[in-house]
This record gives sequence, structure tokens and C-alpha cells, in this order.
Amino acid sequence: MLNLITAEEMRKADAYTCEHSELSTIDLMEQAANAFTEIFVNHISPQRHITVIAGTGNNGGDGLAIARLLRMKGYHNIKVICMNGFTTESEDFRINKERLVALKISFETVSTPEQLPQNFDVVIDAVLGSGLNRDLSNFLKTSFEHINQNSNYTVSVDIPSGCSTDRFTFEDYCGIKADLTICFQRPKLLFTLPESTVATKSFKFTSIGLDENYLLAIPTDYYWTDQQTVQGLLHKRKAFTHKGTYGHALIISGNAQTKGAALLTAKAALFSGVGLVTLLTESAYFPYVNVYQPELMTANKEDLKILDYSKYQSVAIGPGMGSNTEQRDQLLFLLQQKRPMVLDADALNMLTTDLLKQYILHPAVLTPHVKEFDRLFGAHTCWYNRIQTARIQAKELQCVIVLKNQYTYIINEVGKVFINSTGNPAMAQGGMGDILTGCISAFLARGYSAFNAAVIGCFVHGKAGDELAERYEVTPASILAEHLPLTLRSLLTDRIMTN
Ligand SMILES: NC(=O)C1=CN([C@@H]2O[C@H](COP(=O)(O)OP(=O)(O)OC[C@H]3O[C@@H](n4cnc5c(N)ncnc54)[C@H](OP(=O)(O)O)[C@@H]3O)[C@@H](O)[C@H]2O)[C@@H](O)CC1
Ligand SMILES: Nc1ncnc2c1ncn2[C@@H]1O[C@H](COP(=O)(O)OP(=O)(O)O)[C@@H](O)[C@H]1O
Ligand SMILES: [K+]
Repeated sequence: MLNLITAEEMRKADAYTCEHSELSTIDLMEQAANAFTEIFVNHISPQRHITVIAGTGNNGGDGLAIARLLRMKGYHNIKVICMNGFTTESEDFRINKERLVALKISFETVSTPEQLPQNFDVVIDAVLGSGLNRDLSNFLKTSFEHINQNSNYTVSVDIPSGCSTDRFTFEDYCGIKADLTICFQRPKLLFTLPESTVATKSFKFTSIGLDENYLLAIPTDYYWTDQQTVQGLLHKRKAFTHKGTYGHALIISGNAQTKGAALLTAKAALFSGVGLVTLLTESAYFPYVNVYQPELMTANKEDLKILDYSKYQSVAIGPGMGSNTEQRDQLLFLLQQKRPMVLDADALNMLTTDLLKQYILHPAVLTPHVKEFDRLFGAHTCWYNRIQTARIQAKELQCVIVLKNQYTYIINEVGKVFINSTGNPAMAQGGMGDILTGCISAFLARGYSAFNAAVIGCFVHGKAGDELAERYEVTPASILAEHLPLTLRSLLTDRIMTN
């Protein structure tokens, strides 16, 4: 689990690392440049024509060091353009300029946008980094617009130039528009917001060797859930265990138009390793259920009010359920059973914050997508504000909110935000949310806390999608469900190898 930190805290970590090690700031810059180039070379071939566009601060210094390192790695078509007009030149920029000149790498300075080349193949953007402290001048705005229009592919160093880590909105954004940003030491919360694609289409982060013990002690409200975290949470199946050891999940789902949602949710629960799954649905669907997935058990919707709920370690309600008066009545009845619950789709559509306050008195995970979230908690015009509302609501309702997104935000009962790091656009297809509900309900039934079930469920769901995306352009939900046991195996096997 990585704690996300501010630019100011990163600067302090930089200083602390230098004070408490043999490293100087120029060494740290060299490490940052090395870390950047290691990722860069996997994306861009040495045949491409590379233009490093630099400022004169430390971001610019990184750019100059990167140009030198790339040249040494066989990138011969490389030149550096330095933007004029900065008031200061950092010491480490100056040292890197000397090192660059010694290698005879082309270095020129431009003072007007017209002096920039007409076209660029690949741009490395190192004009401004986290040191941005005021609005862009007209010279920079016009230059950035020209670069944005004329570059085939742009990679930003640490952050797209002109992008601020302190502002979470992108109205009137006039900075560099990168295809990829390689940022240092930690992901930036900013890049997980869908709006940030105007500044960078994708991002990667890489360690530059800052003191991790110092960094990890910095308090924050935002965390990045990585594979190590999830591996630390997951338990392996033990000898002499049986189906009863792994819990019984009840899935309440499906109506005439959306039987598939019920099947997908139940299938995902099964493939996530729960001991038993019962699907409560209309009896007319039982034959389909048995043919589709014979391991599933069924319960009749008519019997909803006479079931013994103590048998079930988790109850998932909502996918493809429908939302008429009868279903609303059923939902309120179910909430009173006080079982660990996952509430999704129609269950969320039938609820209000008042009803949630009244009834959510047990471990619960709410899994809204953006529309469900805004219907329930009010309209939002930007994702940062939506996350803040989720933090307030999770605290007030004492439940876990899984706000779905490419980077899903998992908010715990004290309002801390855990950003899921897996998943990809090949998963953007109907039914994928049903699979997530099935996964989380399985981990809940297996005995994990609501929060851990959400963290593990989201990570495993996205990782299964990532593994499939290496071979498939799109991953239909049912295929992803069937892949879950392989993903679980890989997580548990890796853990054995690395421990
Ligand atoms: N943190 C770490 O651990 C490490 C960080 N590293 C790297 O350092 C980067 C941060 O570097 P940095 O602090 O020198 O700032 P940077 O972004 O280069 O800006 C330079 C100067 O530009 C100016 N300026 C500001 N706004 C402006 C504007 N709108 N228009 C015009 N000028 C403007 C302002 O100077 P001023 O003119 O105010 O004197 C500012 O000081 C970071 O992103 C990463 O790449 C690595 O090297 C190693 C480890
Ligand atoms: N571009 C994407 N990147 C990562 N995950 C995605 C992407 N698109 C969809 N997903 C995941 O798929 C699921 C979609 O959920 P939802 O919108 O409720 O789908 P549905 O209601 O169709 O089942 C979420 O878990 C979401 O995180
Ligand atoms: K930059």
C-alpha cells in the first residue's frame, strides 16, 4: 500500500534522502533520469527522432540528463531545445547542461514560439515539473499549443508542463497534452481522475530511490493499493478444509430482461473461491441456471421472506433486480436481516441516503458507478468533488463505498481513499460490474472484512482483466469470471515465491 503525498512533501522527502544518505541532489536527479529512461526505452524505439524540450529548473535538469542517458543507450536522433525566459537556472540543471554539451548533443535555446521546429516525432516534455507556481506566460501557452498540435507522441517528465498538482480541475487547461507521463516515486492522485486525460492519456510511476521509510511515515488520506498489499491480505486454502470453511454467498438478482446479470454475479462469486453460492431468483429461471453453471444452487424469489439468513455469510443484492414496489419492499426486508452485504445497481437505485442511514447497521459495501453515485448522493461536476462526497458519506453511513472508475476508489468507514491499480478499457462492457459484485460478495462470505473484501475484489477483478487484455482486445464479463481462479493462483503463487 503506497501513501500518496503532495508535491511539497515530495520535496521534503528529496531533501531528507540527501541529508540522510550519501546521495547529493545531482545523484538523485541522475537516478530519476535513469528510472525514466528505463520505462521510456520500452515504449519508444531508438530509431525515433526525439526532441527534449526543457525548462531551466530541476524538471529541465531531468530532461537534460535523460537526453544524455538516451544517447548512451543508442538513441542517436536526439536534440534538446531549452525554453528561454525563466528567471532562474537550478544548479543541477547547470551541471547537466555541462554534461550534455560534453557529449556534443545538439542544444539550442528558443525565445519565441516561432523558433520551435514545425514538426516533432517524439517529444520529451521537461519544461515545468512540480515547481509550477504561477499561470503560464503567453510565450509558454503558445509554445505548448504548437507542441501539442505538432508532436506525434509526447512523454512528460514527472507531470505535463503547466499541469498543477494542487488543482484538480482542468477547465481552460493550456499545458502540455502528453500521451504518457512517467512520474516519480508515487502515482499522482490527479492522474486517476478521468478529467486528467486532457493533460495525459496515461501514466506510469517509477521509484527514484527516495527514502521509503521516511515517505511511508507521511500521513495521508489517499493510498494506492498494489499487488503486495493484496497478496498480504489473501489467505491460501488450507489442508482439511471443506466447502463450509469458505462461506455461503446468497445472490439476489435477475428479472425477465436481465437474467444474465444474475448468472454473471453468481458465477463470479463461485470462481472467486466461495464455498457455496445460492442464487435467489424467479423459479422459471432455475433450468437456465442449472445448465449454465451446475455448481450453483437456487432459491425461489417467492420464499425471500422465509429464508434462514443466518446460513449466509454474505448477501449481494441488486444486479439486474428491477426496481418496482415489490422489489423495494424486498430490499428493505433484506437490509433488516443485517447480514454482511454488497449493494449494487438496482439496490442502489431504490435507496436514498435517509434509507441507508436507517438500515445500514451491518458491514456493507456499496458499489456505485458514476451515475448510481450521483443519483444517490447528488450531481457532481468533477471527480475530485465526487471523491470528497464519497469520503463524507462513507464516514456518515459507516460503510465501504466502491466508486467505480478506471481507477476505482475504495473509501473506508473513516473516509480514507484506496485507489485500485488494476483494470483497463478492454473491460468496458456490460456485465463487468456484476462480476465485481460477485467477487466482493465471495470474499465477504469467505470471512474478509467489508473493506478487505472490497480491496481484494477490485484488485483481483482488474488484474484478471489486465491478464486477459494481453491476449484479448475486449474481455466479455463471463470470460473474465472464468479467469478469476487463474488470477488468484498467480497472486498466491507469487507470494510463495517472494516470501
Ligand atoms: N522531488 C523529487 O524528489 C525530485 C524531483 N525532481 C524533479 O524536479 C522537479 C521539480 O523541480 P523544481 O522544483 O526545480 O521546479 P520546476 O518544475 O522544474 O520549475 C522550475 C522553475 O520554474 C519557474 N516557474 C514556475 N512556474 C512557472 C510558470 N508558470 N512560468 C514560468 N516559470 C515558472 C519557477 O522559478 P521562478 O521563476 O519562480 O524562480 C520554478 O522554480 C520535479 O517535477 C522533478 O522533475 C528530480 O530531479 C529529482 C528528485
Ligand atoms: N476503462 C476501464 N478500466 C478499468 N476498469 C474498467 C473500465 N471500464 C469498466 N471497468 C470496470 O468494470 C466495471 C463496470 O461496472 P458497471 O459500470 O457497474 O458495469 P455493468 O453495470 O455493465 O456491469 C467496474 O468495476 C469498472 O471498474
Ligand atoms: K514536465
